[in-house]
Amino acid sequence: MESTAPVTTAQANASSSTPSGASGPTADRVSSHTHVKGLGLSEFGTVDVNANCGLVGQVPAREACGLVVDLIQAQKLAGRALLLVGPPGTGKTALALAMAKELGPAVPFCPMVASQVYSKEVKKTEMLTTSFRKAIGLRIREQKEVYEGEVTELTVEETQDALQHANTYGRTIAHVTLSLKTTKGTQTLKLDPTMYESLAKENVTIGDVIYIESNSGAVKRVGRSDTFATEFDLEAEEYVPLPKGDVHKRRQVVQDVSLHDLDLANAQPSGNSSRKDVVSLMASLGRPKKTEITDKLRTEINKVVTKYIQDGVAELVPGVLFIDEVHMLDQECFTFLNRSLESRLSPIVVLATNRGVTHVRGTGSGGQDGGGVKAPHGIPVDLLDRLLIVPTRVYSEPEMRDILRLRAATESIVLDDAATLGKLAEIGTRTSLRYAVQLLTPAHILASCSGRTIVSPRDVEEADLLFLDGKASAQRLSQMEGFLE
Ligand SMILES: Nc1ncnc2c1ncn2[C@@H]1O[C@H](COP(=O)(O)OP(=O)(O)OP(=O)(O)O)[C@@H](O)[C@H]1O
Repeated sequence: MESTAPVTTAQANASSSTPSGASGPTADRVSSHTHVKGLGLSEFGTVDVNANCGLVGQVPAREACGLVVDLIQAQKLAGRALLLVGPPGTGKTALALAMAKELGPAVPFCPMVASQVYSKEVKKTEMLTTSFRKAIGLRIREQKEVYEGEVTELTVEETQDALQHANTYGRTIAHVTLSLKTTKGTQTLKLDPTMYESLAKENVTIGDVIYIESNSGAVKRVGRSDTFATEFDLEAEEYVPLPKGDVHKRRQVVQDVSLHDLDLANAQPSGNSSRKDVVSLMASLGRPKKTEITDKLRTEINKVVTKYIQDGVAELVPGVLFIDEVHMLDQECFTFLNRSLESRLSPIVVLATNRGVTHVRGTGSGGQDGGGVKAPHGIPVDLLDRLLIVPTRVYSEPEMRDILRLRAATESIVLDDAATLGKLAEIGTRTSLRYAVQLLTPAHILASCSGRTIVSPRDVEEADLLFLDGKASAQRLSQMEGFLE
């Protein structure tokens, strides 16, 4: 029986041909943008103040970014670029991340800081090319033979020969007997001992719905069969219906990879394989021993990709390349960007800078930073002309208060009342939003040193006395001119 229901990216990633970039579950750390969940727009594209998206204010910028997300989703913005401009700490990076969240995990989002292009070993243009290709996705549809069903029997037959089949779980296994049930019937499979590790890694137990790829042996636990849904009152499990049709079937598996994944997987020490079809491209994903990715290899991969797009086997998914602090790029990189934006295989480029009129790096030898030509945002006018520019503005005190409230909740810090937030927002207006956010943790530590779990305005004041913000430090230096020399 043939099933055409596409599996999700997560399911596709269970395959052994998963791109090297796709990783397993990672522990979430609280970072400076953890609270940002999306742009928080209504279906009409206007800011929804009740949306729990983690963003505060910046209404026109959020609506403009929402429009860009729509254009990206409609695949109408490929090869264009957006520039976010505004003073430091006004949420340019937060907006770019919110756009990525809106686009979802299937659309590649490759963030980088412009200074990353400067390396002793790798050319600047090579760095940019790699980032461009990381931001271009390819959705490949493959027909795969799979066994799918609810596990009704899972028996591990152990062997007497302790040396022969010892696995990493310390058991010596002869074979595994697995019975899978679907709405149509049950099939019992005798599995190779090596498959035990895959089953153990996915924590497969009786009652789980799983699928196994027959050619690679990759096992994916889809969820728990919904016949067990009433087992507990509270559960973190995902319940899924009993699969339909036969246990053994062909199904369409959708895999999302980036062009860079394919480049990397196909970089071989001794020339390139003459056989370049989608299967060999994908099969190379797990192969060790890679060498440099050459332009020739990229051209070859592009040819195969173009052919498979034309044949309808694969679909191009232009993602987003985000370059922060873009004024750090030089003339050479800007020329490269200009040319690359015109290429057919180009992602959407989102740039951000907090600079006004400044030197373009790499133009002449006049300025201290080697720049002779000045341009708005340090970007040559010919590139600037191609960009859609979205400005961000500084926050008002109430907006700062809202952002600080969100940050405190994200960092699990309890503030005693509006007075503490007011104090922090006042400090933020005098100094900067970042400084006020950074005071949260020290104030929390000071509160716990005094045996309290709730942070009071006094803790904030005390923390503020211990540290200097950027402006205060600059002022202090101008007062003590020459003292530090
Ligand atoms: N509108 C907002 N809503 C919620 N949080 C925000 C908002 N704007 C900024 N922040 C938070 O404030 C901090 C600084 O913002 P961000 O790094 O995005 O600023 P930026 O404009 O990129 O600064 P820079 O120009 O220095 O790179 C981050 O923790 C960010 O998540």
